[in-house]
Amino acid sequence: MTTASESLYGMASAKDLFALTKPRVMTLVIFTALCGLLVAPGSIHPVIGFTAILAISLGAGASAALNQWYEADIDAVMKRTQQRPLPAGRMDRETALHFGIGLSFFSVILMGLAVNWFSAAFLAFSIFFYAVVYTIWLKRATPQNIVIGGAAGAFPPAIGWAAVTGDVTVMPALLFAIIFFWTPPHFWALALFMNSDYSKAGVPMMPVVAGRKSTRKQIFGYSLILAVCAIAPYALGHTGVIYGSAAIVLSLVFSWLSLKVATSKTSQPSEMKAEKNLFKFSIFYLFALFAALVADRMILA
Ligand code: HEM
Ligand SMILES: CC(C)=CCC/C(C)=C/CC/C(C)=C/COP(=O)(O)OP(=O)(O)O
Repeated sequence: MTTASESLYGMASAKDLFALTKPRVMTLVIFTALCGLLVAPGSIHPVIGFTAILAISLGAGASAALNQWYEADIDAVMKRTQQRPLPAGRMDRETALHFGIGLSFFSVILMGLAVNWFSAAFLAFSIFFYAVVYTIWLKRATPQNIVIGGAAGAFPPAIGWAAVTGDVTVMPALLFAIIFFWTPPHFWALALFMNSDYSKAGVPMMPVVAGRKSTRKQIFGYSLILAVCAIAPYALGHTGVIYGSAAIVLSLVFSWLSLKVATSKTSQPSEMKAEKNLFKFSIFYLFALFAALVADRMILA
């Protein structure tokens, strides 16, 4: 007899299917999509807007399930990921694959039928980008994996925008650029203090291939490009002073923390305070920047 927490998928529990969607990481993905939707010009019926965000959430979760279907072998080697449903043996790969494909189709069709087919196609492309371009093609092949593949995580605000307008203009392109250039410092800071995990799994992440010194310099370089992209919406007159001041202050702190990483020389993960601080701040940075964007639009509009 199946219990309430067991799902349609054999013995996989609802809790593990939920875990397969990487819910903690996806909160920020969904939040940036919501912000894109809220600052887009024009209006959207609240029920349609809610459905668009639901579809993006389901699509993001589906792509995460497909990611874990493909990389169960890597996840089994790394300490951080060993307790995920597949490597821990609580779910079989076929279940994860069926769940990921089923949910992908459902999310895209929901978006198409309830919102518009442009944002549905965009969502489908993002799922493909994370599950196939990043996970299958790039992750094991090149240390530029997260630079190129990271684009998948940068699409959601533009999808939220397209749900309202049916197109993509300069502003959503800038929001894309912000997350695109934010991803390398976000991830490489973490990869520096998790280096041994990735090298053990044979994943060619930047610190594994290019070394710590080069990765630290690149983090600082990307943080400067990020600052330019983050301030651009204000500098180009697309936002008001609320967003502009938040972007300047947050980017100054981000660059300062990146500089600390760039000048750090330690090789001991336990001593990598600068890297840990930058990783933690990276998450706050994106939340705060996008929240400021919405506040700016709501208060100054
Ligand atoms: C290819 C690009 C990216 C890579 C490789 C990456 C990798 C990671 C990793 C390995 C973690 C550690 C915690 C975990 O495994 O759950 C993490 C945490 C996190 N990432 Fe990313 N990330 C990427 C892009 C993004 C994007 C685009 C967002 C959101 C816009 C994001 C949001 C977060 C958040 C919120 C956390 C903290 C989760 C928690 O508190 O457990 N990441 N990221
Ligand atoms: C709408 C839509 C499809 C959005 C997708 C959003 C997206 C691409 C998020 C990526 C964030 C993420 C979980 C990266 C983990 O990388 P990893 O899988 O290499 O990390 P791991 O080492 O923890 O497995």
